[in-house]
Amino acid sequence: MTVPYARQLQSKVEDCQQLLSGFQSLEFLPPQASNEQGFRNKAKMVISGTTEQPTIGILDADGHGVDLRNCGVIAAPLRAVFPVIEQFIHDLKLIPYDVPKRKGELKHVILTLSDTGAVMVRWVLRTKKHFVALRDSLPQFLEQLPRHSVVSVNFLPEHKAVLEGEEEIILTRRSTLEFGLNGVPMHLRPQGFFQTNSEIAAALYRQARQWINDANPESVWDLYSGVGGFALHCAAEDRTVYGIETSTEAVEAAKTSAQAMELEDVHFKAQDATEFALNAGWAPDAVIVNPPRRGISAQLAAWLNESDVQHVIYSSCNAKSLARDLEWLDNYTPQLARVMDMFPQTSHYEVIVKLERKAA
Ligand SMILES: C[S@@+](CC[C@H](N)C(=O)[O-])C[C@H]1O[C@@H](n2cnc3c(N)ncnc32)[C@H](O)[C@@H]1O
Repeated sequence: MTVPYARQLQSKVEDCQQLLSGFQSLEFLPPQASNEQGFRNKAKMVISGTTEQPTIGILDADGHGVDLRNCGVIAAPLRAVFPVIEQFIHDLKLIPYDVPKRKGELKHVILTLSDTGAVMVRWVLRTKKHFVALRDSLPQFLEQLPRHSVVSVNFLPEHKAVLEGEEEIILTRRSTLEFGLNGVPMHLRPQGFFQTNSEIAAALYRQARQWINDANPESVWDLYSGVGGFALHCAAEDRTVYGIETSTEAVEAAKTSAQAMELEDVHFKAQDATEFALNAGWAPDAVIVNPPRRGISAQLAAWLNESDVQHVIYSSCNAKSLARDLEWLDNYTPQLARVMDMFPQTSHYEVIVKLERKAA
């Protein structure tokens, strides 16, 4: 965080160029810079300390709370919610979970901010002990949150280093946080993935849409589609689009957006991306992949290589797995790459690459 922003960005570009230096054909476009602060639309906060003096932040190496509510990367409207969280911890006598002692109830609070100013607040509890208190105080809680906010409770009974459990109860009538990105209405449900920097996510989807529209394919698959950002941005008349994603929550959210946009030929399916591709029985003109850090599977890469897919767009948050996957995709020429600074003040970045099938 002591490195000036321009230098941070430059070193990310150099890191990416070095990792992808084996691809001589690749031209780097100017990187997409982010705001240096207040860019995170998500705050995943560990609650520790006591009911009277809770900490909202992270844990130190010994499992004790470190307060981070003034952390500069978190969007200001989310930081404004922390005093409300603290007040409710006091008023409802919520007991923070003590990791070393394995005692207590309230483990985490996960906040997400929409461009409309609304927030999603997810209380992560160990057991149902505080559930009724949180449910019954919802009207008072909502009074202190921006309009159209969503509140839920998640249960994580196990003592393990993860952020949330499987069971989630939405307390508000509204079950999705509505987001507008480039005029595309997106919907976020509590357990669906969403890019953490809205400004850069919007730029990423614009870049993909531009490359897709330049190629003008009749059919596009968006693999690892999350809540459908790429698929929804690439929808067009006379174009069939499929978004494939394992999280049923995210798929439901994506379908809600497609309905709201009255898109009849945009389809979302909850399935493993590789399984979908290998069993589809047809290949589209273009494929967008945006996998988790591990990258795409060797089988998916092999299928793409042997398919009739002409255009591939690969958006990656890990240039190391990207470099390996581009080696596998050797029937394609990587042409353009652009570093998108999704994660300022860290060494991480997103990079989007445009590939074209080599002439036979
Ligand atoms: C980096 S996120 C990208 C999400 C989305 N493209 C976006 O822009 O928000 C990766 C997504 O892949 C999903 N995923 C993980 N493994 C998968 C698999 N084997 N098949 C399909 N989707 C998968 C995750 O649930 C997550 O939503």
